[in-house]
Amino acid sequence: MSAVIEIEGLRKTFHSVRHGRRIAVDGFDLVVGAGQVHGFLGPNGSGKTTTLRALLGLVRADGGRMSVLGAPSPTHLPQVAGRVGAIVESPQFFGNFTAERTLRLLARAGGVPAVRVDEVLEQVGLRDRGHERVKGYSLGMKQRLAVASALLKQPELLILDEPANGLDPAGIREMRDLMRSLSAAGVTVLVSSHILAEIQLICDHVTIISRGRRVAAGRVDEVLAGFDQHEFRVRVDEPERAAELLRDAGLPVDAHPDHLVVGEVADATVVSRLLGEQGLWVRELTPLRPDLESVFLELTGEGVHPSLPRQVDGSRPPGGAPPHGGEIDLGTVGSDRGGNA
Ligand SMILES: Nc1ncnc2c1ncn2[C@@H]1O[C@H](COP(=O)(O)OP(=O)(O)OP(=O)(O)O)[C@@H](O)[C@H]1O
Repeated sequence: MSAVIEIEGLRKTFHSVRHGRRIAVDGFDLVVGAGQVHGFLGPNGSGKTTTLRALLGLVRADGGRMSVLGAPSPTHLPQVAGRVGAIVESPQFFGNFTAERTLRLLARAGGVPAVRVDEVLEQVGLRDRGHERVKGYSLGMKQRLAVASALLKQPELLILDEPANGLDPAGIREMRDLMRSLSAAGVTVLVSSHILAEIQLICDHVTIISRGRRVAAGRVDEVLAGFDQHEFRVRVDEPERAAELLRDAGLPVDAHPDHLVVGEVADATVVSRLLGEQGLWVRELTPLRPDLESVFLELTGEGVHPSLPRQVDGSRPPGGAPPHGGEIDLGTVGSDRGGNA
């Protein structure tokens, strides 16, 4: 599959008198293939916006190579700019203009036929509200208008920075449906977010960034599979005896108040047979599949210290282990989830 976006070894450090030197992106890699809906996931302050801004030539990178639709960025970006729609910095609209008027002006400025205005309003679900002034719009409607403006030129690639930010659950669902329909129409979408459940639902591929570095990348199902501990939740009479039997058989067992979590189970029948042969009848045997949230928390080092408040950038308390030491081999990562029950 041809790459629509390629980033290799991107580096960006900000310097300010007040905060000194701050490494925002630290040798980051990203590859987005044609037709993907690619989730770009990371905690607050992990470098997502800086990466997207560097890719689009809005901030100068300190190092690394980038290309968009085959054109080296930022040097050759103008050659492909007409094929890329991006919303990276919250667009400001005139509150007194209607959405229609706003889009008509943008269409004219961009040399786009006026007929596109009605098409994009329809596409983002604003057809019946396009004649209203933008100042009366909800945040979700403003987000849709922003997406509509990015769609005017029928881009092959759409880049959205945190499109679900500030939306209520209904707005998030609508945004998700919109991205799915764009993808079905053949548009490649890169969407940054820290809303994991949404990414899991909308995206087929994901790249996870933590403290300016890529910590995982691939198909969502493959990334999740890399974290599958083959754990099962087991409810059984006499759990203590059951745990002993399972441990004797070489299986790791975590005892919880009302169930056991058994790991390294190649096949559920192993557990039911072991227990059944000893007269212990299994009432529940449920596979525990990792979700993107647990993978994300593990990879970005968040949630490891549940008693401590989560810090922006994933920074650790003094003495805490660093969140990562480079990209993690998904096949060998261990988990201390102890069960997702
Ligand atoms: N213009 C700037 N000057 C100084 N530091 C900056 C600047 N822009 C970003 N940073 C710092 O770089 C780091 C990465 O920020 P960035 O906005 O890229 O993260 P992000 O992943 O997009 O976060 P969020 O999800 O909160 O938007 C942060 O520590 C941030 O404070």
